[in-house]
Amino acid sequence: MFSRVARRAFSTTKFNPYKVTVLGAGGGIGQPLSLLLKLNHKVTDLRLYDLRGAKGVATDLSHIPTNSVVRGFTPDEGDGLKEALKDTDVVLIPAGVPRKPGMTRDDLFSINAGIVRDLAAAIAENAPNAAVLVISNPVNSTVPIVAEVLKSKGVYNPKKLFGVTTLDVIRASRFISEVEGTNPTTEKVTVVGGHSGITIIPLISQTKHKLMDKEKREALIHRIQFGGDEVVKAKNGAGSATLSMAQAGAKFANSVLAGFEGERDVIEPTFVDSPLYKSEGIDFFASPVQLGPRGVEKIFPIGEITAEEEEMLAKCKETLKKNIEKGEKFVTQA
Ligand SMILES: NC(=O)C1=CN([C@@H]2O[C@H](COP(=O)(O)OP(=O)(O)OC[C@H]3O[C@@H](n4cnc5c(N)ncnc54)[C@H](O)[C@@H]3O)[C@@H](O)[C@H]2O)C=CC1
Ligand SMILES: O=C([O-])CC(=O)C(=O)O
Repeated sequence: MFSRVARRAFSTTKFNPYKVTVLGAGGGIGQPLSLLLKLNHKVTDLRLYDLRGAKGVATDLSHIPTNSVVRGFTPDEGDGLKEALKDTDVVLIPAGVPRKPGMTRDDLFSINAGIVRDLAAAIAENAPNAAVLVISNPVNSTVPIVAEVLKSKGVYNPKKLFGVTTLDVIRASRFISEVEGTNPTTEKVTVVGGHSGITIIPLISQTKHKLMDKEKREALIHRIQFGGDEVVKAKNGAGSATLSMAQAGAKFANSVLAGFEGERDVIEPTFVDSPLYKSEGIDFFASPVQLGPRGVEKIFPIGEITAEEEEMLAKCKETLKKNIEKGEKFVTQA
C-alpha cells in the first residue's frame, strides 16, 4: 500500500516522453552517460547504439526501476542504427577513439571524422528533427562535419546542433574552487571559444575572483585549458576523461530537455553555429546559449573582457578558424 503522501506524489508526477539516443554507448563515456540518462526522469525511451556491447549495457540498465524503457542496438542484427535513431528527440555522440599520451585532439581527426560523418548521415535520414550533441573529438572540427552532412541532406537546423563543452565548464568550477578555497557547487565560470587547449577561454574577469593575482590566474587558466591532458596522462594509455565527461554530457542533455519542456532561463555555454565572429570566417563558437523549446533560443555575446582575455581570444580565433575549416572541407571536398 502507498501512504497518502506517496500516492499524491505518484499521481501528480508529470513524465514528459522524451526519446534519447546514445551513439557509442558501449564506450568509456557511453556507459556512465547512459546510466545517468537512465536516472533522468525526463527520459522515457533510451536507445543505446554501439558497434559492440550496447545490448549488454542496455539489459544491465533496464533493471533500474526508473521511468524509461532502455534498448540496445548493434549493427549485426537488422538495421540497429536506424532503429536506435528513428524519430528520437536527442542524440548524444560519444562514438570514436580517445587520446593517448602525447596526442592532441586534432590527432583523432583521421579516425573520428569519418565515424562522425557516417553517424550524421544516419541522423539526417532517421531523426532529422533531433537535437544533436557532439562529444567526439576534435569537437572544433566534428561539429562542423555534422553541420555539413546535415546541410548536404537538406535537414540542417543550426538551432539543434551542439558541441558539448560542458566538461570545460565543470572543470573550471572545480579548479577555481581549489585555488580559492571555496565551494565548487556555487562557482560559475563562463568558458568560451572551442574545446581544445588555447581555444578554451575561461573568463576569470567575469567571476567573483576577478582580482586574483596574475601568476595564480595564469596557472588556473592553463589548468582549465589543459585539464584533458591531466586525465590522459594519469590514465597512461587507457584513454581520456570518461566519468567527468559522462556527468558533463548528462548535465548538458538535461538542459536541452529542460529547454524543450519550456523551462525558463536555461543557459549553458556550448559550441554552436554562431553569429558572433562569422564576419571573421568563424562559423562556430562557444558562448552562453539560452536553450528553449526549439533548441537554441538566444546566443549571448561574451561581454566585457580584459586586454589579457582579448589576447587569448585572438589566438583562439586563429586556431578555431583552421579547425572549423578542416571539418567543413572534410565533407564538402570529399
Ligand atoms: N567533448 C568532450 O569534452 C570530450 C570528448 N571526448 C571524446 O569522446 C570520444 C569517446 O571517448 P571514450 O568513450 O573514452 O572512447 P571509447 O573508446 O571508450 O568509446 C568509444 C566507443 O565508440 C564506439 N564506436 C566507434 N565507432 C563507432 C561507430 N561508427 N558507431 C557507433 N559506435 C562507435 C566504440 O565501439 C566504443 O565503444 C573520444 O573521441 C574522446 O576524445 C572525451 C572526453 C571529453
Ligand atoms: O582530453 C581529451 O582528449 C578528452 C577531452 O576532450 C577532455 O577531457 O576535455
